[in-house]
Amino acid sequence: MTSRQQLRQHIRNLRRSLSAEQQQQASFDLVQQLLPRPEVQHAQHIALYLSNDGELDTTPLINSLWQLGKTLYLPLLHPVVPGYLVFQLYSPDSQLKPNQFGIGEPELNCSLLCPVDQLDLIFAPLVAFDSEGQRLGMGGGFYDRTLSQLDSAATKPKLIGLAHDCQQVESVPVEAWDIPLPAICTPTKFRCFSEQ
Ligand SMILES: Nc1nc2c(c(=O)[nH]1)N(C=O)[C@@H](CNc1ccc(C(=O)N[C@@H](CCC(=O)O)C(=O)O)cc1)CN2
Ligand SMILES: Nc1ncnc2c1ncn2[C@@H]1O[C@H](COP(=O)(O)OP(=O)(O)OP(=O)(O)O)[C@@H](O)[C@H]1O
Repeated sequence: MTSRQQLRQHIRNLRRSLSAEQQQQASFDLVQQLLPRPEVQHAQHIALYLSNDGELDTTPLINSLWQLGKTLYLPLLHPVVPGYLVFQLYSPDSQLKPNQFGIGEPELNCSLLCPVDQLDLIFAPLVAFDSEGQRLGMGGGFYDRTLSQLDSAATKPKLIGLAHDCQQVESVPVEAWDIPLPAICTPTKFRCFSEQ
């Protein structure tokens, strides 16, 4: 096993071992951290994800953002190009079905897709992060590939990684394709790593 795989397994075990109470507290604290942020207040079209594998539960965040009138999108594994994601409208009445990883997805409807460069904000899942905003994901490269399509000079979408505090590590072993996150929010702290 490489050090990336070992780190991934270790942190996945840590977050899966959080109790239901810890998970619930974390998911509410996250909303308190995020809602006052200008990046969130000013965004209308926001992509996020349905939590899986001990990830910080995004349900309270989703409900708060809907209440604020935000338009939300979920990632779908790209139907044609393997390894990439597309983002489709997510509303309270969306019908979901599990994808190949068992994560709920709306059924593909091309008229409801939002091109990634039209999103104002993407909340990205991650397994481990470090004090420089380097990110290790589940190992599919889905977010790295999808975000690599963006023009680095573009002002949107803004990116914010979401994680439990226990997912912070000393240093993530970086690969050439890894895209660092300019900001990461945990239940206790909003961390900015670069201007965006
Ligand atoms: N909640 C959530 N949704 C997401 C992601 C994520 O990290 N979190 N993704 C972020 O990119 C994409 C899915 N990536 C994933 C990659 C691997 C596994 C996974 O469970 N892998 C299994 C092996 C599965 C297999 O071999 O078929 C494992 O490692 O146990 C899950 C999601 C899109 N949606
Ligand atoms: N921009 C890219 N273009 C082509 N291949 C890529 C790109 N980014 C990542 N990959 C490939 O995807 C595989 C998985 O990458 P990596 O381990 O960094 O995923 P990850 O960041 O953990 O996952 P994810 O982004 O889905 O959360 C690697 O084999 C890598 O070669």
